[in-house]
Amino acid sequence: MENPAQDKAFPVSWDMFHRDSRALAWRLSSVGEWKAIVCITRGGLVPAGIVARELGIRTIETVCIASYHDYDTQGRLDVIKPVDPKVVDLDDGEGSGVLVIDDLVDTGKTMKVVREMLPKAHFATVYAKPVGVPMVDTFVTEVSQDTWIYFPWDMGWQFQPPLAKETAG
Ligand SMILES: O=P(O)(O)OC[C@H]1O[C@H](OP(=O)(O)OP(=O)(O)O)[C@H](O)[C@@H]1O
Ligand SMILES: O=c1[nH]c(=O)c2nc[nH]c2[nH]1
Ligand SMILES: [Mg+2]
Repeated sequence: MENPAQDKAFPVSWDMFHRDSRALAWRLSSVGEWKAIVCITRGGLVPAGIVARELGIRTIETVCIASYHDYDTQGRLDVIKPVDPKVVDLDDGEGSGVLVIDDLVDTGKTMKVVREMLPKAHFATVYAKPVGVPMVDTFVTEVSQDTWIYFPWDMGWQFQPPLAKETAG
């Protein structure tokens, strides 16, 4: 399935994101135990902090990837920083014992690249869209492929004109 226009909006507040990230930690707590978290920056930094706190994990590493250079259009996938070999090699050199966290999976292209680096790791996101679901082991909430998720760190307060003004004339 091609990625369709994402014209539906799923706005997420800080409270919602905290609650959903805690729900992710709760699910993960019955799945396994991990020695380290690898978070996919930048979106994975926030849920990784919350999950690390809940699960008592203190080794936190990053893999730095960017692909949505132009707001909501995916472009070339740049691996800006790979995973530290010390973390890849924690157990068997294939990522066993590692929990990979991101805020969401959309097309799954980002996760696929990290799966190639850490084939035996456990992959978790807070939100997932259907095309990306096969790439993730644990997630909390699925939204449709034509939905854009608006994260609280990308948003700001803005005056909303009253309905009467919008519909007048
Ligand atoms: O499943 P995919 O279609 O690959 O998309 C998901 C990725 O896209 C976003 O990151 P982005 O590249 O925008 O960078 P950011 O985390 O720094 O915002 C998001 O945080 C995921 O990492
Ligand atoms: O803020 C975002 N919301 C999304 O729905 C999305 N999909 C890919 N990358 C994304 N970033
Ligand atoms: Mg990201």
